[in-house]
Order: sequence, then C-alpha cells, then structure tokens
Amino acid sequence: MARPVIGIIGNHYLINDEYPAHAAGQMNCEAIAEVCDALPMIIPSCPSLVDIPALMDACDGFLFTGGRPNVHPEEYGEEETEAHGTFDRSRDRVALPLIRACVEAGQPILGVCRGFQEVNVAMGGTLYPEIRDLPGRMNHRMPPDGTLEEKFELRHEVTFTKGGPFHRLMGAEVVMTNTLHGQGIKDAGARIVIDGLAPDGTPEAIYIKDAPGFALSVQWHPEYKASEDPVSRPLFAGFGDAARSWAKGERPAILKLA
Ligand SMILES: N[C@@H](CCC(=O)NCCCC(=O)O)C(=O)O
Repeated sequence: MARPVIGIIGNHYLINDEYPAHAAGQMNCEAIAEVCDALPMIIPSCPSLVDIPALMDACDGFLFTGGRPNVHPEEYGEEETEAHGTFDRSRDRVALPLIRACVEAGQPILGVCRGFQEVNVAMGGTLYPEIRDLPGRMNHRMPPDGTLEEKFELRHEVTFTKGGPFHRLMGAEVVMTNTLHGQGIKDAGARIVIDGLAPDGTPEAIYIKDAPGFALSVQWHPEYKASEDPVSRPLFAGFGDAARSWAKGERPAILKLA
C-alpha cells in the first residue's frame, strides 16, 4: 500500500526579505517521512490558494507545526495589543477551520506548539500573550542564542494524567521535553482536555474529548530528533498509524452510521 499523505501546515517566510514563500522545517518533514512512514506534503496556508474540502480529500492527516507568529487574538474575542506580537492571518484562516473540520470528520491531526495553540483556539479556547509574565511561571521561550542543540535541549518535565492517552501512548507518566514558546493556554476550549502539565502548571499536552479520530497536540517540539527521542517517536508513530487507517478508508464509527 502507498504511504499515507500527511499535509504539513507550515508558515510564510520572506526569502532575502522580499521573496514570499511557504515553508515547513526539515525536522517536520523527516518526522512525517521517517517516523509516521507517510508522504510529507507542505501546504501553502493561504485561503486564496487552498480550500478545506480539497485539502481533506488530498491528505490523510495534518500536522499543524510551530511558528513564531501568534494566532490573532480576534480569533478568541480579544483586542490586539503589542504583547500579542506578530501574526499570520492567512495561516489562521486555513488552520482554524481545517482543525474544526478534521475533528468533526475524525481525520487525524497533530498540533505542535503554535499548532497546539491553534487547536485550543479552534475549539473556542483563549491564550495568554506572554506566560513568563504570569506569577509562578517559568520562561518557556527559546534561548535567543546558541546552537540548534542548545535551543532544542530538554528543559522541563511534563507530567501526564495517570492512565490518560499520553501516558498510555508514551508508557511513562513523566517525560522531559524542550520548550520554545511565549504564549500558552488561558482557557481551554470546548472538549479540550488538558492531559499534561509543566511543573509551573503550563498546559503541555491536550486531546479533544470524544473526537472520533486521532486529535493530540503538544506545546513542545517533538519533531526534534523524532526518530530517536522516546517521547517523540510514539507520538509520530501513533499519528502515522491513524493516517494509515484513514488512507485505507477506515472511518470512525460515527461516520459509518451516516
Ligand atoms: N508563536 C507561538 C508559538 C511558538 C512556536 O511555535 N515556536 C516555534 C517557532 C519555530 C519557528 O520559528 O518556526 C508562541 O510564541 O507561543
């Protein structure tokens, strides 16, 4: 059987400060190809170029990657302030409706960092613009200097709910993760279940209650060294298995009844 196709929702970049491009990191593509055993397909996150039904027909699952621009606060009913930083409105307009449509259909999704935040907002949740300003919270931002190894080093524990989906998938209740984000979940969206927390109480792992398909998201970056990291590997392998089932035409029971 051909490998399933996983759409990668990446970001806009300006190459040499003038040439607009859609791109996704090599680490994301490797995680999809090598751990999910799927074909990585980078999607231009631009509503004038793609539409949700066509994307869902073309792909068997979607990875919502990290990205520096933040989800626009208008998407969760708040005014824009300087603290909210930069935005990518085109990505918001593709990612948020695509997440809602996939959750409803049971088509597999995995949210990473900004993608994790998008999943929460798509389900009606809100975000803090800068969690390091909150009392008792640590700085989860990427170290501004240093090598890639230093930026992606494992920096804090995440504790999963005993017996929850992440605990079962990883086979461990406490794991170590990297951390490269400024924002974080304020109010969890409808059906969002927080299944993993950093030591300072920051939500790190979520799933969607009663979602008919794979719908897990993490605030850290599992794509880093995905094939060797004991936390990343089961996450991407489980996502790949879900996309393979979707590609074979296996549909959640809720759809079979329709
Ligand atoms: N903007 C959000 C999400 C942070 C995030 O996804 N960071 C990864 C950046 C990787 C890249 O530059 O492509 C926040 O800061 O919380």
